[in-house]
Amino acid sequence: MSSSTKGLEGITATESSISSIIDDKLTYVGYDIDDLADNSSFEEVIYLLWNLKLPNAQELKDFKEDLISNMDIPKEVIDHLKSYDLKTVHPMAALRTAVSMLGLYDPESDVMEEEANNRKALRLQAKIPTVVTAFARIRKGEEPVSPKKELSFAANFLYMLNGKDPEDLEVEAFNKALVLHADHELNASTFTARVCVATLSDVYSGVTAAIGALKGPLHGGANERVMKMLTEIDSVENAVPAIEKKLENKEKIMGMGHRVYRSGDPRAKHLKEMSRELTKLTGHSKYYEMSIKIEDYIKENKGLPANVDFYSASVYHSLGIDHDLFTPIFAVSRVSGWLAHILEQYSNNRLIRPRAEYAGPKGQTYTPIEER
Ligand SMILES: CC(=O)SCCNC(=O)CCNC(=O)[C@H](O)C(C)(C)COP(=O)(O)OP(=O)(O)OC[C@H]1O[C@@H](n2cnc3c(N)ncnc32)[C@H](O)[C@@H]1OP(=O)(O)O
Ligand SMILES: O=C([O-])CC(=O)C(=O)O
Repeated sequence: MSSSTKGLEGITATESSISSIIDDKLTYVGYDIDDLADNSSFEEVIYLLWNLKLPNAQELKDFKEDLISNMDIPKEVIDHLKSYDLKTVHPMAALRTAVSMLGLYDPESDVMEEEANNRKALRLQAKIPTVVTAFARIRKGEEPVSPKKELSFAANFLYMLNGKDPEDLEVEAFNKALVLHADHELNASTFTARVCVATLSDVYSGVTAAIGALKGPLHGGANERVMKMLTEIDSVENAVPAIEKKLENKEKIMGMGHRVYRSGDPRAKHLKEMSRELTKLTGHSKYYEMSIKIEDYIKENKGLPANVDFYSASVYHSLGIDHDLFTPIFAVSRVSGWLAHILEQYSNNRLIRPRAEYAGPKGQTYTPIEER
């Protein structure tokens, strides 16, 4: 019998002071996610994750200014985004490539001193929203828009995406979504980032690797697929029959289930409430109603809770965001957590190298190619 643990379930692979999930409660640096979701700005949360303390007013002001002043991206990266086949390239693939490319234009890319790594973290956090929104505009035939100094991080994202000042309600919802997605202990993309930089590779490599891991449908890629599912189901009456059919076909229901949470994902209730309000306001209530039916059915029949990706789909849809930008938006937020973990990994590093239990053939005799 195998002594390995499939998917490393239940294995504690590192110590971390950044976020915790204990008894289905999520905290960032000991602050309950509910408090942060209701009260904090995303900038405060980034500061918290990187400094392990909340900023005072002056620290927050300076940090916001630092972020905004680093948002511009090199013209070469914009030109590269323009060179893609805009009909077929997924924005997550464009983001993965652009982040790797940003490293080519950062003279400190391979400088491994702590201060240089902190500066690179700030640049990456600031530039990722610019990459995502620039790509979204370029593929619609529009020019990228530069950030506005007076806007918050959340407002600037929506401004750079749509080219007009967002409504307060939109900013509030988007800020909350960013706060809720910022960090999540040793999820797959964060683990990927830590494994990568534990070889003492650079920050850009760590974030590029993490984007690749987030892209998959079992992780961050689920939010786009939730919306695809809701769009295909199309009506509240069809929700349960469609889900029954999917389960019969052994399909996984996107946005449902979690490796760690058993009773429920504490982030989902915030997104659920936002989905209720925003879908009502924008005339998309059917997506909320369908989501409720699906959540209840899966909970009752499979005992699985909704995860963070489930209601974020109808929230972003209500904000008028293209469905294939949902996962890049996850990255816009989660890069804060990746960077916190990368910096933590550097500060107390050891190569991450587990073992595999060999399950292949043994004692084979090599035969020359002409005899095979
Ligand atoms: C931000 C995030 O990454 S949150 C997660 C986003 N991903 C998704 O929403 C994709 C859908 N969900 C899933 O695939 C899984 O629940 C995961 C990947 C999140 C967790 O996976 P694991 O802990 O490895 O659980 P695993 O996939 O082994 O599932 C255990 C059992 O529950 C079932 N199950 C788990 N999730 C689902 C689901 N969403 N729909 C239907 N059945 C499911 C599995 O089929 C399996 O059943 P079995 O024991 O009869 O074979
Ligand atoms: O922790 C996980 O496995 C997935 C998740 O919810 C996240 O990354 O936010």
